[in-house]
Amino acid sequence: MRTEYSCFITQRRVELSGMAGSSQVEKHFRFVVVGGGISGVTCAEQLAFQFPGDEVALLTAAPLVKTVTNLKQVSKTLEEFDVEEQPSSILEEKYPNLKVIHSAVRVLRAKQHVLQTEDGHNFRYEKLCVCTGARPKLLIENPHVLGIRDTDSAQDFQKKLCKAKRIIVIGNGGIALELVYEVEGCEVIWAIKDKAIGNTFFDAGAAQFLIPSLEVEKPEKTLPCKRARYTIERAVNPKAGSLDHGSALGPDWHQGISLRGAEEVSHNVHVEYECEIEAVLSQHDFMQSPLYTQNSDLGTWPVYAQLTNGKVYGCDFIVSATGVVPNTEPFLQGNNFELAEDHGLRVDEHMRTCEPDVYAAGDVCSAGWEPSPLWQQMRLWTQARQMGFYAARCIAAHVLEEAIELDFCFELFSHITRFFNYKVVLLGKFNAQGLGLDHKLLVRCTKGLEYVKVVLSRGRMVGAVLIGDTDLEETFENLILNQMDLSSYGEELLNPDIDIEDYFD
Ligand SMILES: Cc1cc2nc3c(=O)[nH]c(=O)nc-3n(C[C@H](O)[C@H](O)[C@H](O)COP(=O)(O)OP(=O)(O)OC[C@H]3O[C@@H](n4cnc5c(N)ncnc54)[C@H](O)[C@@H]3O)c2cc1C
Ligand SMILES: NC(=O)C1=CN([C@@H]2O[C@H](COP(=O)(O)OP(=O)(O)OC[C@H]3O[C@@H](n4cnc5c(N)ncnc54)[C@H](OP(=O)(O)O)[C@@H]3O)[C@@H](O)[C@H]2O)C=CC1
Repeated sequence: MRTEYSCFITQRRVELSGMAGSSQVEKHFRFVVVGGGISGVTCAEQLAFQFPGDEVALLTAAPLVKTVTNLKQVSKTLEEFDVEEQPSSILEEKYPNLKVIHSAVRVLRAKQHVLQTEDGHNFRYEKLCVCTGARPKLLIENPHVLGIRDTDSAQDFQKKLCKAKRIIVIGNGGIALELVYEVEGCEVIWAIKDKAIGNTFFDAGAAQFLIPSLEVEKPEKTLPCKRARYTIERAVNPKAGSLDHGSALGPDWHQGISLRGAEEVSHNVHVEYECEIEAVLSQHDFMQSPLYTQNSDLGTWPVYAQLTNGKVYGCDFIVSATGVVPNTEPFLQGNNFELAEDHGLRVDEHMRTCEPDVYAAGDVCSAGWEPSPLWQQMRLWTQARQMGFYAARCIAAHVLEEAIELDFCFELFSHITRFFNYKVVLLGKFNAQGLGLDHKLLVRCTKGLEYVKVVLSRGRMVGAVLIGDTDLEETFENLILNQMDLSSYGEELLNPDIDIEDYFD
């Protein structure tokens, strides 16, 4: 480690052109990380660990920080971990050189290597990592349309749900899949653009396997949920972060809260396929519109949604589970960041943005490197942790003038989660993404038990979807990573009478 950067925090008066209240106390940290979610905390922890003689600042708008615990490597690339929302003091006790500052960043002057927070402090850094996550991409700004992102929005949702008789869920990804299954005691109209449910994770076959779960009573929870719950009360400093700045929820977020509506029913989900929202109307506007004369029998609801298939539904409120948009806002103005198509800060294979000494990780960034043929970015908890960790390693390598190669975790996409009470493992090009017609699918399905899909390209396995307790993840991961020619096995590959694990050992 070079010594000329030994630990220092200086306080002095500086003039920063263009910053409000230009004469401010400046604090100097060698490393600054912005964002107290999984990516930011992982990055800050790793930097604090690697540079014990230097001060690391973690600036965050949220009152609590998220830490990863019980990290378990399930296989070479699959990992599971618990996440705890904790007061920052726990992090500071663990890493005495890590200082958590609860204030949102308002301005960045990348050329000057200076940040300004909402409470008027300026921070000078040598290396900065932006980990500000993303926010819900709401269909429309409307008091009756909710997004779910953090503990505050989840709490707001829960408060409204307990009085609701009918809600409309828009979107066909992770949040929608979780909600339609978890919500009870309330009718759910689920409006999706596609022909099948769960388009971001599944194909039509897997959707068909899953859909009967919506038609039966929800089973009692079979798995004790060991993951940490999200704290609802505001700890530490309630004024520290504005409410729209919380960290994203993640696995099992719904386990700690009751998702029950006002009615005495289990599931009551009606799916409207291949449609979008045409218009959202308040009760008053609906009554005044020509739609009312055609739909006067709909009853009285706080809000009405007109779908593109011509149907109109009244409901208590609408959930817009329509993806996320990266939180790049305070960093763009006056700087030269390059944004990707999805509006994320584009980073290279060393997690560097195009502003010098500014790195980014997690939901806020978009991988700008040529990806491995078996990996794609998805805004997921695991990738946030991996990127935060790797960004810290890159920062360290650059400071120490060492070489660093792209981390192995970016070789193969892998994700473990649960949908509809089934374990779900996704590997590689699980939906044949980008393969065009150049692929073949093998499927094995036992109703109510398991769904196994393998994607083969030129005889090699390039992706898999495993739903249920298939126990195949490790073997398939190996087959995907070693790219063995499997042409000669044909459909035998999924023959349930062959112990495939033994076979390829
Ligand atoms: C309901 C829900 C369920 C999910 N379920 C899963 C799941 O089951 N599995 C999975 O893999 N992923 C899941 N995800 C996705 C996962 O939670 C995210 O991909 C991950 O948490 C992103 O982490 P992050 O650190 O990049 O961002 P975040 O967790 O969003 O953290 C961003 C941080 O930046 C701070 N911040 C923002 N702006 C500023 C600013 N200007 N100044 C200072 N600080 C700022 C925020 O306060 C926050 O602390 C889910 C997401 C949601 C919303
Ligand atoms: N268990 C897990 O792994 C979970 C992961 N998450 C993650 O959290 C993040 C947020 O989740 P979520 O909001 O569900 O995002 P997702 O990206 O998972 O899904 C968004 C969905 O909304 C659809 N959509 C987008 N715009 C519109 C529109 N205007 N009208 C109708 N539908 C639209 C998308 O369709 P299209 O793709 O065609 O644009 C897609 O089906 C994601 O990164 C997700 O991966 C969330 C919950 C659980």
